Amino acid sequence: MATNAMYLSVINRPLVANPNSLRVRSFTVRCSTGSVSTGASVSAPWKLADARLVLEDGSVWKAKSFGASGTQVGEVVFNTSLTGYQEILTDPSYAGQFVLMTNPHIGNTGVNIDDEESIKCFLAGLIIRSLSISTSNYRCTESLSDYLLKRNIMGIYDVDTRAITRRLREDGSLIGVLSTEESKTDEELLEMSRTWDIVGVDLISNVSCKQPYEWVEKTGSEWDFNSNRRHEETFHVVAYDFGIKHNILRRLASYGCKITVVPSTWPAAETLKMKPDGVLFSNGPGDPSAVPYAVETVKEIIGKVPIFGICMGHQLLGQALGGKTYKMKFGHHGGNHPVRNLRNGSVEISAQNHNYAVDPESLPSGVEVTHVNLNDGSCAGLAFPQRKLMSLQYHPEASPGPHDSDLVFDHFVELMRKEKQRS
Ligand SMILES: NC(=O)CC[C@H](N)C(=O)O
Repeated sequence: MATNAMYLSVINRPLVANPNSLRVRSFTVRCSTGSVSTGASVSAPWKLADARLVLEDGSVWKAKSFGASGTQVGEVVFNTSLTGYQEILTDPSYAGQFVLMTNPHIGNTGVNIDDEESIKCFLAGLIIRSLSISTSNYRCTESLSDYLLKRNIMGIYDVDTRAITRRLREDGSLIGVLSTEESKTDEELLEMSRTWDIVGVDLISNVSCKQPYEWVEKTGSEWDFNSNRRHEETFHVVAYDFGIKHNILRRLASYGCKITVVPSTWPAAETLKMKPDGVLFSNGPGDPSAVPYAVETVKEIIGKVPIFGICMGHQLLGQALGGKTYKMKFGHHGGNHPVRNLRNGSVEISAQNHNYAVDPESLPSGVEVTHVNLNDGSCAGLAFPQRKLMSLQYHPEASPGPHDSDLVFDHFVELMRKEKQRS
């Protein structure tokens, strides 16, 4: 208990104008040539602050850099997951965003070759309190720092992530600029943050695949907790890649689907020509109202085959049905969001990552809100049985996150089975 209290008081330390000047004065380095007190002019054996995060509200946060160096702009969001930083780093839905992890200790399990959710890191950068000095995991193949460096992604640590999170909760998501370049002034970085925006920008085109491909990999048997729910039949699913996470594909494959992944611009007519049993509209980054071409595609497919939308896919479905999306104050990012299934009253703890939501008031009659987020009452799921569609605002595939919602993939398979029997 005493240890916890001490720790909290350390991470709650108020920002000082120049934390390094205080910190170096209070330390003495013992080296072979004797004892020297450190100062800005003496090279210290520990890393000094060498990065700045400048937020659009004018605040400047000194930090230490790891991974790539340079200058990068993005929207800062906080993620409350305790684990799964590698899946978060490779979730394409974070394109254009800095992810601040509220869990203070990151990097302790390193990274491994199996936990990738896409082919690269699309996010703008990683913001953490404390970078683990060692890695300990039997699956680890690389340290987090080396991994980010190779992928040219900036990271900062030793920054007061709790204070930044509280600011984001009060003011909403903020644009920030992260820089290791001393030649750039705070004012220049502030100007960059104030002239950049994420709203109204199509971020999907940069993260989607360029050509269709088949996906066959299932969840590894040691990780598959619902392996008893297997089907004799195989269903062909066309999955629109708006930034699709691999675990969505693995879960669909594990539930017996044969999957063709297609780019975000793939024409609806080509999809329908393939005569799929179902279509999945995936998760993806950015503003759902900035991709009208994708909404048109969804509109052309609605009602023709069973549809499942996840996150961005859910938001596009909402728009295609005539509804509107809006930007939330700071969104939902984490593995601990309670959601109520309004059909059966059950509560799922879910993995979430979104800054936008569908306004249920804007939806036409016949569309059913099936799930609500219990933290703020926002719409978390839709269904329109006459038009054979269902969608979730959150991530049933988890990765990272709890598996409470996994059976929704089974419900999608059932939707396809019923349709197949009917036709
Ligand atoms: N995970 C996602 O698909 C994110 C959806 C959308 N980009 C949002 O931020 O709301």
